[in-house]
Amino acid sequence: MTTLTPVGTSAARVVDAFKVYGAGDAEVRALDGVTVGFPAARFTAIMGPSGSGKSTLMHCAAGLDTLSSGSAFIGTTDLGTLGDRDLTLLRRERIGFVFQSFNLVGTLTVAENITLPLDLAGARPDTDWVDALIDVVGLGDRLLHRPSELSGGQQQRVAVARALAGRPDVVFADEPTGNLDSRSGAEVLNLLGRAVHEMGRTVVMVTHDPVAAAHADEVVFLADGRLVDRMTDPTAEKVLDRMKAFDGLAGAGAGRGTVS
Ligand SMILES: Nc1ncnc2c1ncn2[C@@H]1O[C@H](COP(=O)(O)OP(=O)(O)OP(=O)(O)O)[C@@H](O)[C@H]1O
Repeated sequence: MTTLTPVGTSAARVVDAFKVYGAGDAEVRALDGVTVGFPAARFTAIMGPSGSGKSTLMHCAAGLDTLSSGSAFIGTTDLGTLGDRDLTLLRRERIGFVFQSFNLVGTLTVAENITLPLDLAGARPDTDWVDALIDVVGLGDRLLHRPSELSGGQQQRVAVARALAGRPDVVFADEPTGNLDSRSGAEVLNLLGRAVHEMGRTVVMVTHDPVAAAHADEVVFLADGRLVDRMTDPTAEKVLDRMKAFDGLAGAGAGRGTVS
């Protein structure tokens, strides 16, 4: 079980990150020199136009994919120095994941799904913490149900509890509300916000939705594989306006400046 990264430091960061797919005429620079830190005990959203590199950034920061050059850190651990086995252990023990498609195990109960990462790691669940999580996600009366017996919003709440069960240093969420109606989406976002503000966790979320991004403490904006802006205390209106500016500049060299 890991401890919290101190407030004020980056729970995760990438430095001078490049990710290149293909070669020659087919070369795509999905990340084109990104340096960004995701502060501990904060909720950060990653936004940007389609194809701007959001998922690539998240996957590389989380050790699900490797950079072409540059470095990715979880706390002070440089992911580039880890072999496959250590990377798998780091992902299992120090990172939580929430995906758009919930990714629960259909044959397991809600309770078993929540403690699955701990069981896989051979770790004994901290029952006080898991009980508190179950309380926060509001599924105490569904613990023996299977995922197929739950609504989409309930399933995603289970996925959030599962991501938090091992007290990871950082939770990466990829479009966690993409398959939910606005009310269920708001519940999941409130949950992620509570994990940060009441439980001291760190959340990094990729989203297309300005309303979702407004739940974050800070939004970082990508365009053409570069970090082009950051916004603290976002509102849906401010985020939407910023995104509209990308649309207005599309094809006119949008996002070629770098902010880090
Ligand atoms: N495996 C791959 N092979 C080739 N190109 C890829 C691959 N994965 C991503 N890309 C390209 O890299 C760029 C960034 O993709 P990425 O999925 O990170 O963007 P995104 O901002 O998450 O997009 P979206 O909002 O549409 O999900 C895009 O041009 C994409 O086509």
